[in-house]
Amino acid sequence: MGEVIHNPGDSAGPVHEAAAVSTGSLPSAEVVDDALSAAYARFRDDASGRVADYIPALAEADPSLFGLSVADVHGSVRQAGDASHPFSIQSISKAFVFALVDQALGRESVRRRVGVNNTGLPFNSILAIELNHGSPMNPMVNAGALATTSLVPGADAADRWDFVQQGLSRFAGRELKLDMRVYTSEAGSNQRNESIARLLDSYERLGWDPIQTTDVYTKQCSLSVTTRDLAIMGSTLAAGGVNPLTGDQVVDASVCRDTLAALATSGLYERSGDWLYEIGMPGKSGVSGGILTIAPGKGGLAAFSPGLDPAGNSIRGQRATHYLSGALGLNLFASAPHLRPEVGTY
Ligand SMILES: NC(=O)CC[C@H](N)C(=O)O
Repeated sequence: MGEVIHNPGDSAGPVHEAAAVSTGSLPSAEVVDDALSAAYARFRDDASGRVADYIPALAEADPSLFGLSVADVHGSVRQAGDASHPFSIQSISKAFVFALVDQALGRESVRRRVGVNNTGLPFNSILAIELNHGSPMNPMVNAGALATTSLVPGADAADRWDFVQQGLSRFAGRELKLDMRVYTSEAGSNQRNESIARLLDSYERLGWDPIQTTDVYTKQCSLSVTTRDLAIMGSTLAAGGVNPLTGDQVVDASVCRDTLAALATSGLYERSGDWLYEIGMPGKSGVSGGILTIAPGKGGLAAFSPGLDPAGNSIRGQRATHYLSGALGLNLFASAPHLRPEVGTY
């Protein structure tokens, strides 16, 4: 399936035209494999960007690592490169904690307390809170993620952490473990997140103690995943909350809809508009170099490469996802196949 089209100026070979644009599923495993191999080959030597250095453990990351995984809503997972290399999930956890809290508290309550609009400012901005009179604005920046984590149900810190760890593990279909090295490193250099939490608390925007909230948030960011895990977590959101490997209904379909909408507005921080314009799907990045993208009803795409742009998004991850979005015909706004996105803008 899929007519092979040569993209003008495409030095790395053909791009498969969007065979699946009008259908409800990803293209065949063979087409996905070809697209993954082509994306991997095209960007294998592109170690652009800088690794995050404000968290000491992340500064040691190897910028040559590059992994890609695609999981469909039926449990098929295809991959290329370092797809089994573990890394800390970082901000990608925000999407899933938001989903769990949205499920537990209800969409209007979370929307009122956290918000769903972009700040236009960096993910760890304190100015954004002040400019918005204490509103954390959206669940995908640190302020909104801290506010969301402060709403996690539980009698004490252990209960709340258990809720988060078990919930994210259900999305992945296996038990996700804490990377203690990353957790200890971030917990020891966490003044900014603690300040954000205290500032939100001063505006009565937190549902729990600011320092304990920051600790659970830091743990959620330190869960160890691979691109394979992320792709499955994404495919669970794509499949209306049912994990395609385990059959577990982790959250309701309406919660997935809410989560994908929040990702579309803010998943790549102040670059979310550029992302949606180019890739045309909701996505979420993290400073360890992961990017997860969701094709609603179809599946999840995950990329990992530690070199970041100034907003904290993996550069090679964005480029590879852009390529895959075009090659697999996943842009939600490209209703006509000939509107295949140009490859190479990123
Ligand atoms: N953008 C990110 O991935 C940031 C997550 C990181 N744990 C932080 O709070 O700074």
